[in-house]
Amino acid sequence: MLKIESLTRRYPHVTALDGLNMEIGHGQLYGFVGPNGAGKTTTIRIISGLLRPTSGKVWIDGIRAEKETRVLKSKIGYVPDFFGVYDNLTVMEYLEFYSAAYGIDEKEGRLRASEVLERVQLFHIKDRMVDELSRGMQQRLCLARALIHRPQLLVMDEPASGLDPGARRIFKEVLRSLCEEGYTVLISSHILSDLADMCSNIGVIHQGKMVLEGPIDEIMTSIDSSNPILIEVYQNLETAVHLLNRHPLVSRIAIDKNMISILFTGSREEEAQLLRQLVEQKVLVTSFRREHNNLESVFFHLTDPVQGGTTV
Ligand SMILES: Nc1ncnc2c1ncn2[C@@H]1O[C@H](COP(=O)(O)OP(=O)(O)OP(=O)(O)O)[C@@H](O)[C@H]1O
Repeated sequence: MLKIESLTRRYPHVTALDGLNMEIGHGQLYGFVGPNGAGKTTTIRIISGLLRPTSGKVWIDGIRAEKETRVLKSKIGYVPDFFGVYDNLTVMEYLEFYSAAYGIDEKEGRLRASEVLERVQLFHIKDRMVDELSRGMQQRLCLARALIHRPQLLVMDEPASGLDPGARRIFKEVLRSLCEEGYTVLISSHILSDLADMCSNIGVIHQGKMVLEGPIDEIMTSIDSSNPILIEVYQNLETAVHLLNRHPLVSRIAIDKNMISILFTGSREEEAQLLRQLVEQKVLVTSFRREHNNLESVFFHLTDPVQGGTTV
């Protein structure tokens, strides 16, 4: 759906993007994370056609975005981090105004406004004044506005900032259901925990470069695979230790009472086979689990100021 190749954006005294690569597949909820000043907004503004890159290529659904900005705008829904206040407009009027701005006729505009309000769970407040809405509702209205012309890619710059936990939960629900319907969503934040539990994929940007990108599950697994496996044994500890000592994929063993900690370099399948071997040798295992890394700690490691990063 979106492909970025060697994207660069230079300002007189700063290189905001320094050869950024990025790839987002259809239907992904892609979390774009990085510390302040990493280049997220610059990337989003280029994707949305609001800023020209110094060099590099951006494809959206096979179209060169920097060259065909009109087509690009029909494919993208942009949700900025700031929501302007509109006096004297109801929620419905506000959306009708935006649909007219996209050249959609009045009758169709009303239909679409109702449709997008249903999607963001705001239809029940369609007659309320826009400037009276809570921040969470305004944010979802902003999302509804970005959906009015039926774009394929939604691009959001820090949309969850300033929302309370309840509003955040509804916002996440709405985003998940949009992805289930086939929308592709790019959402940026400098708070990883905002995104970790809802995104299918993640990209970490640091100093204008992508430093980590992939499906969130795979990233977690690859991070975890260097962690020890903890095996709690109820009976036949000696048999277990004997088997583990001879196992070619076990590189270190530590024992504390009935808990064995091993460094294991195999795949997930080999991990499962190891458990089966223990059970077949009549070792009674009460727990078998890999220690997990917190995604947040990985983010801090990748963008650590001590290792040359910027301040988070
Ligand atoms: N118009 C501009 N002129 C000069 N430098 C700019 C301009 N816009 C952005 N920058 C610089 O480019 C770099 C990237 O900024 P950008 O706003 O893209 O980062 P960000 O990741 O969105 O940060 P934040 O999380 O704080 O919003 C920063 O060093 C910023 O100061």
